[in-house]
Amino acid sequence: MIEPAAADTGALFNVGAPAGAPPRVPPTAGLPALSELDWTELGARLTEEGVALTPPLLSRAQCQQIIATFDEPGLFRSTVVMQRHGFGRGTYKYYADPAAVPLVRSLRERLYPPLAWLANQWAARWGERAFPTRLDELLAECAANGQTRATPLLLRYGPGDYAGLHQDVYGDIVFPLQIAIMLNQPGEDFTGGESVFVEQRPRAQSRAIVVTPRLGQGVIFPVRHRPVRGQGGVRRHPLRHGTSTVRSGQRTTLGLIFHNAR
Ligand SMILES: O=C(O)CCC(=O)C(=O)O
Ligand SMILES: [Fe+2]
Repeated sequence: MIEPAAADTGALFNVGAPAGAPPRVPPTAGLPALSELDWTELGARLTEEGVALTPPLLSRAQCQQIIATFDEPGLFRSTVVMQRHGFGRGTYKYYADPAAVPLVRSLRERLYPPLAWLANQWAARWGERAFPTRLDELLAECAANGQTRATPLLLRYGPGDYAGLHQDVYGDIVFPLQIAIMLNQPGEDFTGGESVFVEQRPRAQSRAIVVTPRLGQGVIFPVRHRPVRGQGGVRRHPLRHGTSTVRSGQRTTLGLIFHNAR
């Protein structure tokens, strides 16, 4: 039995240390929604539900701009055809240098500090390490550990394509939260292709969470575990994510993982 998490929301992820106020995301050219996000509320959603859906972060034109990069081979360090590896069906590509695409760079840099604020509350709760407050500091730490390859990726699915349930770990240094931003409009550009999460619960059956982000919306979710308060303290419930089969059209997603890969 999972204890109702609603009681946690007053003192978000509380383990003694005061939560404090989330860092403010400074106004960012072309990305006004970023500074309007309510991180306390998003954190409460993560605690209660395991994943949190943001308001739209990007316009359709911005989504199209990012989608268009998929066909610029010079921008990517590797292309993965999922069916060749048993990962699912469809193609994803890792940006060689996400800084080469200004929108992707801004999103990753600007979303990191408030996510680190959330992650550090989890860390305090678990008695684990805290993460730096800035992305460049995290990336320097990754580099010192041999994790130098960029992890932001574009995923493209057509009819019949899907992504198997997985976790994006990539090395010893794992920043615990990630965000996937939907670049197409469900129901218009494609059908099917829901975002699926499965939470493994000790001594209980697994729970599925299904989310249908609209164009420009992001889904924030844990890379490896969801913290759940139970009897005897906080437990980690492993969480995996994937994409259900796309029935028609084309679905493209921008995945932002904050640690780099070995
Ligand atoms: O296409 C999706 O929604 C899955 C994205 C994903 O696996 C990721 O962002 O790591
Ligand atoms: Fe993933």
